[in-house]
Amino acid sequence: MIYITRKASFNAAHKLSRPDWTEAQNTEVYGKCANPNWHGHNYQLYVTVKGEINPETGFLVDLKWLKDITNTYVVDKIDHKNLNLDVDFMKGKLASTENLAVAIWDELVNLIAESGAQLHSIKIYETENNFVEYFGH
Ligand SMILES: Nc1nc2c(c(=O)[nH]1)N=C([C@H](O)[C@H](O)COP(=O)(O)OP(=O)(O)OP(=O)(O)O)CN2
Ligand SMILES: [Zn+2]
Repeated sequence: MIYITRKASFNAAHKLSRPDWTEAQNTEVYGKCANPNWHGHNYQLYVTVKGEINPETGFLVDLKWLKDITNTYVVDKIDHKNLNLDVDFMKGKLASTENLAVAIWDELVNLIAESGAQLHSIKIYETENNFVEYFGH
């Protein structure tokens, strides 16, 4: 079993706020992150795939292919976007890093399985000090 990772970066705006709560409730739970004025992060995304090396190619999967699907199905949809408003796969979800990691997993898992490899983890740094890792359901 071998693991390879594609790193990608994106910039996105969000706020942590439930539409069914009052502003006061949101502020109590989410603090400054519930501020109605949007704020943004320079996110770092790590998509890790696992499987066996193809003895003919020497590849687990082609990293160019991993870059292309990560960009097409994730980065192009969220870079310079508002996670609360603009992103189809985040609709109806609180824009936390946890929910974003699960949503990105759901975007990629079947595509990667079709290649014969398996998605191992989605890791997202929201800030330099805060990151989330998701290993599937
Ligand atoms: N469990 C979670 N908690 C928080 C999330 C989250 O996605 N999941 N997100 C946030 C906010 O988005 C916030 O913008 C994070 O900022 P902050 O806590 O200020 O993080 P920093 O790394 O910038 O703070 P330092 O104090 O400099 O470490 C909050 N919580
Ligand atoms: Zn934030």
